[in-house]
Amino acid sequence: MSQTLPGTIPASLFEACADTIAETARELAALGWTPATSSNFSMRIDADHAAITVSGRHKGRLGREDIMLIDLDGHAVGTDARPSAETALHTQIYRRWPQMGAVLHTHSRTQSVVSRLFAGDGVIRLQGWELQKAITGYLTHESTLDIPVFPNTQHMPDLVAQVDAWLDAGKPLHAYLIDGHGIYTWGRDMAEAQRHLEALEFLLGCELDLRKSRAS
Ligand SMILES: CSCCC(=O)C(=O)COP(=O)(O)O
Ligand SMILES: [Zn+2]
Repeated sequence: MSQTLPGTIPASLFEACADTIAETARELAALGWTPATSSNFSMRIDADHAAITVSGRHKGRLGREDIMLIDLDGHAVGTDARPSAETALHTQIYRRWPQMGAVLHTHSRTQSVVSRLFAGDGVIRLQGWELQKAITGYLTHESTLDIPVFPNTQHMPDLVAQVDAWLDAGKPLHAYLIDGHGIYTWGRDMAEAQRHLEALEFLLGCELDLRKSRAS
């Protein structure tokens, strides 16, 4: 796959983002959170563009050629490659929050199981966990961190609409689960997005363990 860049985007910037995405993806794959070509990752390039994983690639073995440029309408720019099937969920974040610089989506076992357990409630309420403070803006374990669980669908506009409805209701959003599918979270840069993802994986695992121990 060849990637031609608009004159306004330096090759060095695109390559640095592609390398960051590939390195992060390798780390997440090594944790077992991206099985069987699942998951997708992106970084903002500028106000109108992002770099995103090409659809269907194994996320533990990404190189620069597996990352492509899109505009924030989700169209490929300067390449015939097909962007992630879930591109609309990435561009939604970049369009709604100009300060956001990276979006991560993974399919860990914990994320998948917890999403099914809490799908009926539509939300997982996290409270009392010290690690909530790893989420930007959460200063104490006493705060409440709600992670919505949206029904899964192959129709991306429906997922986008569910996220819009949550936000338009004025509810804070740092991450969401999709039932039986996985998690989306983001940050101002890749380091912040990765910190959010790691904290949420831990917190969801704790909720799962609590649920199991209460049931036994
Ligand atoms: C085999 S996983 C099904 C698609 C999916 O949920 C995913 O995260 C990966 O899709 P992509 O098009 O980004 O490779
Ligand atoms: Zn997915």
